[in-house]
Amino acid sequence: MNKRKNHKSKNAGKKQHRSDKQNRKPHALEGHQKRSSAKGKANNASKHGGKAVTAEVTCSGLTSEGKGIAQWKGERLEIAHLMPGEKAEVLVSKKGQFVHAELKQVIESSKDRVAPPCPYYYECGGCQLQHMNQQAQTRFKQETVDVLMKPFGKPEPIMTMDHPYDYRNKSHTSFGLNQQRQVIGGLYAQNTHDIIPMDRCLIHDPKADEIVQTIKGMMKSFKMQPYNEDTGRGFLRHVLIKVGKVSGEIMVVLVAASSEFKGKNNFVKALRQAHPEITTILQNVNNRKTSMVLGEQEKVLFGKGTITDTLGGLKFEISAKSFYQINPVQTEKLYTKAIEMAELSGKETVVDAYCGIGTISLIASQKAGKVIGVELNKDAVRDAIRNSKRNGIKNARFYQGDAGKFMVDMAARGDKADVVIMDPPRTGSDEAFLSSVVKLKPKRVVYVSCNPETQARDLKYLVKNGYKVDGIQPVDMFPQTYHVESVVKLVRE
Ligand SMILES: C[S@@+](CC[C@H](N)C(=O)[O-])C[C@H]1O[C@@H](n2cnc3c(N)ncnc32)[C@H](O)[C@@H]1O
Repeated sequence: MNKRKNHKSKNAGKKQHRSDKQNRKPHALEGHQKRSSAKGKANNASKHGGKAVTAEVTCSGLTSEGKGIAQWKGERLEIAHLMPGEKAEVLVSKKGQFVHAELKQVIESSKDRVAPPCPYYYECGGCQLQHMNQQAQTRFKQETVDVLMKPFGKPEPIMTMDHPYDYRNKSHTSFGLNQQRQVIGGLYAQNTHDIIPMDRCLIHDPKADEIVQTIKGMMKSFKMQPYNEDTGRGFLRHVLIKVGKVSGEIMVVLVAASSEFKGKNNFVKALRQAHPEITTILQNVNNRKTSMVLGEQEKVLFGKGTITDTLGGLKFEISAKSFYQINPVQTEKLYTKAIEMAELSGKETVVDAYCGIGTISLIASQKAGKVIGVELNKDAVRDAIRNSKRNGIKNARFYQGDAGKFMVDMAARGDKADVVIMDPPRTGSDEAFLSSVVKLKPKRVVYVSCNPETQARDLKYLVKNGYKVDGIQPVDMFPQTYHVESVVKLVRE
């Protein structure tokens, strides 16, 4: 812990963070210029109502979202960017029952505090842990999983990533106009639709960000207006880019507010000329008032409309709307562990629930008797069927539908499953699914999750109903953010 004199902020509300090195060379928001967003930003403390008061607090721990916990006048405060053991001044505002606290300045900083490498870090909110060094991030994630999994056993050490940047194979960028009516593109500031103009996100694939910069420049020359959510005018809402990290294939999806795309051919030609590495370009039409990025309608403007990538030694075709794990380096480790936990001998019937484009199903099918994949998203199911053909796999079948209903029907028919692999969305599974697993009595369940909180809830149900946890492996799939993946093996007692 570094002690320093209380250094008062000139601008209340601006965060000032100091670490070991920073103590020797004090600076506020080092490398963080204040940027004007599309709609302008209000001070968060006053935005949350009530008059903001300054309080001095000591951080006692972290929430599961990586925020510092501190007590103040009997209230529990949750303060973004504050670390355990740190003493700090915070701005506290109260509205009814709701208390909001924002870091004003760190008075005594943790030895694990670092200057965040991203210049947009404090505005963006997409990453929450860049002010911690890698060891502290790893420790935080390990402890998060250890605490949640305590009733079930001791998790293995988390699998970390050697280069915890540039990993995202998918990125979305939104567009708007600044006060000078120039086109800006970037990510939304935390909890808002204010665009932070940015040219690089350190966890995105660098090539994807380069392409976005080109598109931003082309919007001016093609007189393409960004969509304005308030007026409903304008054309380009977002750009979604998917990169096949192994294949090098790149998909660019121009999400437009209307299906009419003036100058489409010239735009596509110019974009391809600037980036010959792009293998497919699509126009997605989203004309609804929604915060969802993609609309229903899709037109292929160039290429085959999908990209192909390699994972676990197999080739996978990926559509714009299908789920594909965003960190392929860590996904290899996650899948290897999941397949090891499934203990396949070559004879088993495996259900891969919430199977996406069939990645786990097809990798597992090489070691199983047969695999049944079920998935809600119809594009993903179409990809999964294509993927089984492309890889010459004959013992995998894919079904489109709700996994819970599918399992209820399987249990009602008295079907057999030796192993169930499940990888639900962040909300976890549901009782229809879990109760059917219990009825189907698979010998093993392998539960992959990107949200150990809902995973722990679902494990409780399975453990109460005849299963025992026999292995827990956390994986750092989302470095720099508070998110953590975990895979758990359950065996029937
Ligand atoms: C975390 S992803 C996992 C996908 C796949 N296992 C993988 O590793 O790529 C969760 C998947 O569940 C699908 N999904 C969401 N709700 C579902 C439901 N009720 N029934 C079946 N699939 C669902 C989503 O479309 C998504 O593809």
